[in-house]
Amino acid sequence: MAISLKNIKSLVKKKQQQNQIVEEVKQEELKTTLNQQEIIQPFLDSFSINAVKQFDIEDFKVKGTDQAYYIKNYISIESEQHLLNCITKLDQDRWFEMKSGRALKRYGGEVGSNGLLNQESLPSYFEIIAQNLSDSGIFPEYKPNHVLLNKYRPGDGIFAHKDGPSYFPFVCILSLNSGIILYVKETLEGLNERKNYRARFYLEPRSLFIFTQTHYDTHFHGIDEDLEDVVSIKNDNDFKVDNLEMTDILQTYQAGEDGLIHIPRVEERLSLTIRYVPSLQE
Ligand SMILES: O=C(O)CCC(=O)C(=O)O
Ligand SMILES: [Fe+2]
Repeated sequence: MAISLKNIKSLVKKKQQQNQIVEEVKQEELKTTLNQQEIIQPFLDSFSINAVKQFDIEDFKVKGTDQAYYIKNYISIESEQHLLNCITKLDQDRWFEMKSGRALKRYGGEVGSNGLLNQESLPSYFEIIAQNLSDSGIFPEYKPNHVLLNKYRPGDGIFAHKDGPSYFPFVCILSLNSGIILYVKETLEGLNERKNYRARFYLEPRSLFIFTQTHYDTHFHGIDEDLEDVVSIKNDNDFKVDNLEMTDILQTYQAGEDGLIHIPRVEERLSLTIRYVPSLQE
């Protein structure tokens, strides 16, 4: 069939329109990337300057245990603000709402019994933290390759659980924006009773909490769904907090006559659970 000049002209025009659309999409993507970099770069700069380059993890052991470590102010206030900016502005479509009210975003890939599936690299604002954890001597042997971002509104919590066998048994939790108590229990019996804790740790914003060994392999950890955290200044009851002296609680709050401090959960808390998932070949 002969193609008329008119048809050719119309085909050329159509092709030009298509090219123009492709070009516009490319420009839009470039703009998005540039905008993203504008959000990310202040965190990368601030973290590079302020991050501690070398840690002797033994200095941060929580008294009476060799299974938990607490590094207050692992990141600076400035870095925290820039990181929160990345977290709240980027990857909005990744939030996954849990039934308990907690929301989460997952980075690094899906965790399968044989390692990571659909592995993806961490965004640069998490990768720089993973790199620091490895370089500074905090994270043993490996560089973390997986991050779970949890968002807790006041009243949210996380049911007692074990992180399971797919992860290397060494967990770093970076807390942002607000503090909370993470508890450890030996069994799931009487779970809803606010007692029989094996340990309780107050995780302040900007702190890095680490747990490993029996706390990881055998015990359960969780966060009570509550509108406040109760801390005892005495050591002999269910409200004691194992890392109390490593925190600013005593300088910030006044205990009542019963020796208890009630810390209201007012702000949203964000936490990064930073771990390493070994692959099948290892
Ligand atoms: O948010 C936290 O501090 C704990 C999170 C946690 O246990 C987890 O992601 O497995
Ligand atoms: Fe966990």
